Amino acid sequence: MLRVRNLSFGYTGKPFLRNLSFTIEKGKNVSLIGASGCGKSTLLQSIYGLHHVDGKIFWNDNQLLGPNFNLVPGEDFMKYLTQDFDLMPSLSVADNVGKYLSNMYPRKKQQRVNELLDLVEMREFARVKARLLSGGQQQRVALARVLAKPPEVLLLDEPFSHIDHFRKNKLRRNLFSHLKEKGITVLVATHDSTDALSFADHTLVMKKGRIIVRGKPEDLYREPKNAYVASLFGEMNELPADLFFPEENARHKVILYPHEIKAGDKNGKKVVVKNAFFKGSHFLTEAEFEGHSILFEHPEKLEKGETAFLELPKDLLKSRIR
Ligand SMILES: Nc1ncnc2c1ncn2[C@@H]1O[C@H](COP(=O)(O)OP(=O)(O)OP(=O)(O)O)[C@@H](O)[C@H]1O
Repeated sequence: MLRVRNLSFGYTGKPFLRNLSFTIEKGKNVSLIGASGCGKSTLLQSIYGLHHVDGKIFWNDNQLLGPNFNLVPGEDFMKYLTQDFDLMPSLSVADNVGKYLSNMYPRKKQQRVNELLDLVEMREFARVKARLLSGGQQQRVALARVLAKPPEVLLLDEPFSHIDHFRKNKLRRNLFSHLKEKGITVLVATHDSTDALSFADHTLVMKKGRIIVRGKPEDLYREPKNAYVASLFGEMNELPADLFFPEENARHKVILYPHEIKAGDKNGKKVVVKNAFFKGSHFLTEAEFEGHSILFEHPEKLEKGETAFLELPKDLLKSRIR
């Protein structure tokens, strides 16, 4: 179990990470989401032991003592994959992955390297020098490398940020299944809502150096605490509550995801289309609704200026007032 207690840290005299506490059970996958600059990387670095922090961090019953006590930063049982991959440019892909594996049993080492290269679909590049790889390929090698000697705790900072969509989905499924199977405890900082929604057991939402909400991803998505949380999961509408409930305070907002609004008949709310964006299975459609912009999903392309009628989710509206 990884326990973080009252962790604070600042690059200047003033703390930026403020009083963070959370626990991750062994083998669980926790995602850390939040707007750019909210402190996700700084938190991972702090846990890894790169900063002099206030507060305490424990792995099981052992307190991690950080850079004051460790000449070489980091802990043996923990790996940290940074956003800059940290590969040796002049070494081959295979040598980068096998760098920290023992040379005592060369065949075993070779087997392990191949297994990891298969996992990240980089076997065919085994002999290529790291400096000749694209950003996405380097990121896949870096992922294989942090797994070479399986860590107990893995800290991942935007692990798929350079990898194209086509490959990312399969790689992500394979990687997170592999980590679950091996019982590796994972904390992954991400901008990508799929990482947070589909693979995490638990999600921590950060804003300006604090954890503002935590919970199961499905709960955070279905009952977003505020517009900031909802926006981390994708497009959303934030509409004045008095549009729907005249007795409501005009400062209160209703949060709705575009897919929750359906095209209806003439009894629905009348809107005028401003734009339509093709999304494969539907068009994300932007329209003018009583002086506000509203986003909804529509199966067909509606033209600019066209009138449409929307059916708003009556049962949801009240519960989404914030
Ligand atoms: N080495 C540093 N020295 C001073 N300030 C820093 C340093 N690294 C980060 N910061 C600042 O700390 C804050 C948090 O940065 P951090 O990289 O942790 O955010 P993040 O949530 O990981 O962002 P992103 O999602 O863009 O990677 C930012 O305001 C950033 O400018």
